[in-house]
Amino acid sequence: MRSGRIQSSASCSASSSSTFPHPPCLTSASRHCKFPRLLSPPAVSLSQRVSRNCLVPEMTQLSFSKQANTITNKKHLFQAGVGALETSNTQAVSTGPLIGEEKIGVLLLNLGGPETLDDVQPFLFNLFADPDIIRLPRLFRFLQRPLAKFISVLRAPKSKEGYASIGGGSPLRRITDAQAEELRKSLWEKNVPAKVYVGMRYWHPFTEEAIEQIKKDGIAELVVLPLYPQFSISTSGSSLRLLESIFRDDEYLVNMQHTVIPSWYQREGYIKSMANLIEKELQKFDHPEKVVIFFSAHGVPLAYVEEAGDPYKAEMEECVDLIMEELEKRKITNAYTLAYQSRVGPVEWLKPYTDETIIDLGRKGVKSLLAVPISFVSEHIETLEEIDVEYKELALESGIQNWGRVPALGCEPMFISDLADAVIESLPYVGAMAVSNLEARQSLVPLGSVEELLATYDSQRRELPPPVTFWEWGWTKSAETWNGRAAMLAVLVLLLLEVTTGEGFLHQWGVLPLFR
Ligand SMILES: C=CC1=C(C)c2cc3[nH]c(cc4nc(cc5[nH]c(cc1n2)c(C)c5CCC(=O)O)C(CCC(=O)O)=C4C)c(C)c3C=C
Ligand SMILES: [Fe+2]
Repeated sequence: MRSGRIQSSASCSASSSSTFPHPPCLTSASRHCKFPRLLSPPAVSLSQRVSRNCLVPEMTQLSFSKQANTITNKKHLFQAGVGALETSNTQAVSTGPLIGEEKIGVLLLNLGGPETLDDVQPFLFNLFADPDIIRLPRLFRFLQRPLAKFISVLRAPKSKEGYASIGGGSPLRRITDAQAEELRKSLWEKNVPAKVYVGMRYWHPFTEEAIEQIKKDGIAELVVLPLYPQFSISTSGSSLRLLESIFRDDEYLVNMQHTVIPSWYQREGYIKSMANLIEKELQKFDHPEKVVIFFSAHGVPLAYVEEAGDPYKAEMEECVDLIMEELEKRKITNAYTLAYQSRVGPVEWLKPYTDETIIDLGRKGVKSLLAVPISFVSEHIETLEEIDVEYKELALESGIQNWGRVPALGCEPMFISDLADAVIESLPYVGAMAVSNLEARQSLVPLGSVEELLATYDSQRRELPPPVTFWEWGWTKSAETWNGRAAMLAVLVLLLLEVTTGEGFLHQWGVLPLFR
């Protein structure tokens, strides 16, 4: 554990992290090795990557020999990429964009957000209809959509209030479009003439729309880049699962070469950009050295991590450690802590919770706090409303006198340039991996590995909570589970009836005139 880390009552254990560059996407080396074809390019040279990356040996040989072919065959196309790889990203040749034979596309995946208040309920419906967000036991999957309808209608008024307070809609589309444009420019400046597309999971422009455009534009090589620094089943995982289902049955997409960068929190450019923002905000305090740096990440239900093997928490902790290491190099050794915000629903989420931690810090006499949103790279409702309004108010009530907040990265030039480098570093892999994929003709994102990745994160697709499949008499876990399921089914059936008929106990109690 790092020295400055504040142990709040429910503090999480920090994984000890080493120096840059980090191994690719997954935090546990052994876990990473299960996914030889997955790629999260570290900010290192090609030769460094060969030795550091824990690709299985045969796979390493295969990838790199094919990669060499690809580079030879399409020298002009990869020239900049190779330059960047061999010189540790220090070169950006500015001889003007090189037009390649193959059309390169970059697909940015993001969550999406309602653009008007009328969009809020249908947006929430899309979110809750996603089995990666509300994970029903297999037996009850048929209730996913009615349940999504029910919860979205119930939650819409509260969400609408939030979106109304930040100007009547989510800024996510505008910011993501701007990031896409900046990334495109950065790629062209680095001699990689790529088109950049935005595919949102729950609102426009939907991933399906982006894919249609990619096909219309005749893209032949695609890099898929989720705009979440850390991987979670509920975010990047969900988007990749959707993508995989779109790819599976489409002849064009089957033949399109592509690769996925599943997470990139360990990239030097990202870490340094975050450290820059923190350093800048600290200067705004009268006594910067006394400020506690408060990393606030979006939470996920605890079961995602504990039951389904979501690497999100481990990646988040490592990410925070890397940022603090970078700050330490700059002689910034403030105390810091990490907590999780935005929990929804009755289940237990990752702890410590942001609100409880703020109260705790106030009680411990902390007077200055700098909030750092860490799980997302654009401003959104949870930074603009939850942090800036709710948590700030809570902090001031809890005895914290000086409050600051680090802005989201948005279009920070160093960050965008680093994303461009990540894309460039992954280009040689696009063709290399696609070949095996075409042979397999099965799971295609990335090239047969996403299903594998997701399945393992799901722990062989176990449901949450883990199923109890046999009956035992008495006060047993099995009996509890089945009683619970029966009760849940009964409630869901009642709710379903209520949603479809417009009559029922919630209407009688006046809870649900919302359905009309
Ligand atoms: C890394 C980021 C995110 C994780 C992990 C995540 C998990 C997650 N979210 C919900 C439920 C909701 N999320 C909502 C909005 C929302 N979520 C994220 C990011 C992550 N979610 C963002 C960036 C946004 C905001 C989009 C915007 O419009 O600005 C919402 C809607 C807003 C609200 O009503 O609070 C819900 C609901 C769950 C259940 C979950 C994990 C299972
Ligand atoms: Fe969310």
